Amino acid sequence: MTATSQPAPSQTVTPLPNATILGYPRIGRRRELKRAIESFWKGATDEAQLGETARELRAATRTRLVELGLPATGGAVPESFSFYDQVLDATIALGAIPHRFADAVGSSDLTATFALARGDKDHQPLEMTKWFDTNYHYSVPELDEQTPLAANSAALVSYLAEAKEQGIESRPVLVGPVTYALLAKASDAAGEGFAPLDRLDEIVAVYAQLLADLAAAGAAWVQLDEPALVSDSLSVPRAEILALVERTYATLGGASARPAILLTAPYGDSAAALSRIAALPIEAVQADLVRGSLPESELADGSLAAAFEGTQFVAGVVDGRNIWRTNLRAALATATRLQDAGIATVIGTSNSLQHVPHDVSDETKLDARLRSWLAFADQKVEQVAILAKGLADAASVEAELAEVDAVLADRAAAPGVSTAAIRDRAAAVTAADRDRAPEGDRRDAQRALNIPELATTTIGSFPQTSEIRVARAAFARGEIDQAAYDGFLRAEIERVIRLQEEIGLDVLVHGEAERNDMVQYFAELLDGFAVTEHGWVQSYGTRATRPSILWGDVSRPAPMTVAWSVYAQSLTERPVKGMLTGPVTILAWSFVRDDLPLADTASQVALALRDEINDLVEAGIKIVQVDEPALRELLPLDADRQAAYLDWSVGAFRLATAGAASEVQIHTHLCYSEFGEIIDAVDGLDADVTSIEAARSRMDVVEPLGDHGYSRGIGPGVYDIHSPRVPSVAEQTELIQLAAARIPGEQLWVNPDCGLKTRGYEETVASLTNLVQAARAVRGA
Ligand code: MET
Ligand SMILES: [Zn+2]
Repeated sequence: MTATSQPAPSQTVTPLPNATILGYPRIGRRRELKRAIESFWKGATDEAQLGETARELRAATRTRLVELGLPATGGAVPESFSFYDQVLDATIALGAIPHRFADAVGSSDLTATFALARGDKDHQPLEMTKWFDTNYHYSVPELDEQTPLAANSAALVSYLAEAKEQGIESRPVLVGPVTYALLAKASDAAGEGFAPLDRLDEIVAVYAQLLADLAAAGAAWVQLDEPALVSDSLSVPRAEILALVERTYATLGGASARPAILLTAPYGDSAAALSRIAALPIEAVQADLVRGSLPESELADGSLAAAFEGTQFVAGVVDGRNIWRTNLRAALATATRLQDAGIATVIGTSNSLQHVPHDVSDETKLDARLRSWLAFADQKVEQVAILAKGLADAASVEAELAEVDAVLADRAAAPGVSTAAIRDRAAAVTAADRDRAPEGDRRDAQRALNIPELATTTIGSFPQTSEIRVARAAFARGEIDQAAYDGFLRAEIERVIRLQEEIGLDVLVHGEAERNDMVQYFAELLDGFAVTEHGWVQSYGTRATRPSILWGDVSRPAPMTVAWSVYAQSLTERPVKGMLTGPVTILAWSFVRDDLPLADTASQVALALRDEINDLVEAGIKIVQVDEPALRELLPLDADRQAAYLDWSVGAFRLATAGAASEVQIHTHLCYSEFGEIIDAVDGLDADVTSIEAARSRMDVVEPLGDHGYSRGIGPGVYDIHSPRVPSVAEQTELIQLAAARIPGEQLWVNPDCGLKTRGYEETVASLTNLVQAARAVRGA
């Protein structure tokens, strides 16, 4: 041990075994936790029953992880269970219950968790937002000067005790204090100028208490996740975040009674900070070596090894964000290089496996060859175990390495993975293919559409009723045939068209009843994608999505949406928007290939969409909307990588849409309101009309757009679709007026924040009726 790296004073450090993962899916192989929680919410089961199901899930996870090859002792098995969200769990562990919830949290951690997560008629729930550059959403902590802070280690301690009973020494996991404080927002009760970071020292003191409780309960290790270390998108510059981490872990490391600390930096590149993190007085540091890199020169000159003296390095070489089998030979080479440099190396994952489904062997309907290329969470754990064995004795895993070599070679050569015609077409794309006619020419050409000022429209989907879900399920099970299902969908489209006409909307939609999901629908119709049966990944709370697997070159064997749009247009004189999901969003919400740059895949998807738009237009559709709600989500955390991303993502959208002649009106839809960072990109999309979420932020988006001199159509949402609440005419009128103060009437559109698929019909009709009246009121004024 060097002077800077000291063991926890009260105990000797047991080194972390040489294989670990950062976390594991907690929803259950068959989404058992979702069902258990939802039945508890309905009152069909009680807290004890839910607690029992959760306990069984945790036990099964630990057993499974040991079966798959993680050592049972020494803290290799993480305790990453959560009833709802890990950031919310930290809020509970810190006792940081906002005052506004004081009368709502009930008597247990569980009731408090659900009260904060879901709210009730008198309490708005905690805000939810995306976790770093993932599609996982966490509950945003709310802090002010008065928010209580007091250690509550009950859950952490009880999970540890459960594990012990199974004969497993597990490792409690917590979001780290710096990341917690940076992800928190100031509550409405906070004084002017308050920032949650102002309370970091108090937060750190509570963490010190939590660590003391864990040490007393016999924890050998604790994992503190600090992904803030890799992000340039937080309120504080990265250099300052590093300084905060140093200060924080100097304190925690110096605490008198604590478990050994594993500090993790998942989701991005911590190379530039690694030596400084490694020199902290803690016992292990993790880096994401899939998204991130190693500081090569420091590795070469020995300074990295010096910084790691007395500290273990968890090398995150197995990708926790994707579903491909790891190139074991390459991963082992990286880990071996570290070990040979004298660094005590542990094999780990790049991040928690919460972002991948449980087990490939459940996918019995998937093409066997494709399946052989895949690794879900369970397979990733096995890979970690193999690599750990290889790190001790490379020859002992040669057979496993050779098997993966063969699998990768098979994948590279398989039909569909690389298709010459698709590659040639993408290679022949020129800059001109991404450019439409000048905006003024388009505006003139589109006058023929006769769209009024303050035109009213919706974002695309109408309520997905239980009838729609029942019909879809019956069709999937073969209980009704294609003709019957199509007939059902046509009737649904007709109903939605008539309804919009009655409400008085100007530009109509077909309602998207045929779509189970805005990405999967296209993935099922495009070549190059596969869909899974059980590949659920938690998106937030009890909600999960089933990302499609993009495995090969993408092309469009046949039109995907034309028949539905044409049918809808045939029913009405008013324009009906064709409705597509954009290339970036299709990639963001799928598992993408790791053998082709994302930019190239995006071009392939864009070309398929370009052909679809062409077919829509030929069939008489005059307005096409290409949704890109994930444009902001994929923005790299690393500032150095952002320009390149914006370049290819905007380029893909333009490639998809620029084949449309001037008289075709291209719309896009974005649903987030913090878009200051990407406003140039939004402008660069060059869409004729952009609808954007704005109601919850009370039109915050309008100001930057006004300042930016944005000159095309813009529809800031005036109806927050996230709850059943019906916004009044007055309320929507006020929002339209707020926008109209900054944006000329001929540019302004009136629409909801997002699609209506999660809403019921009653509130939808009332809200849209008010929306149309509000637009008329402002037009008349
Ligand atoms: C998440 S954005 C959703 C856009 C889609 N057109 C819908 O209305 O549902
Ligand atoms: Zn949306």
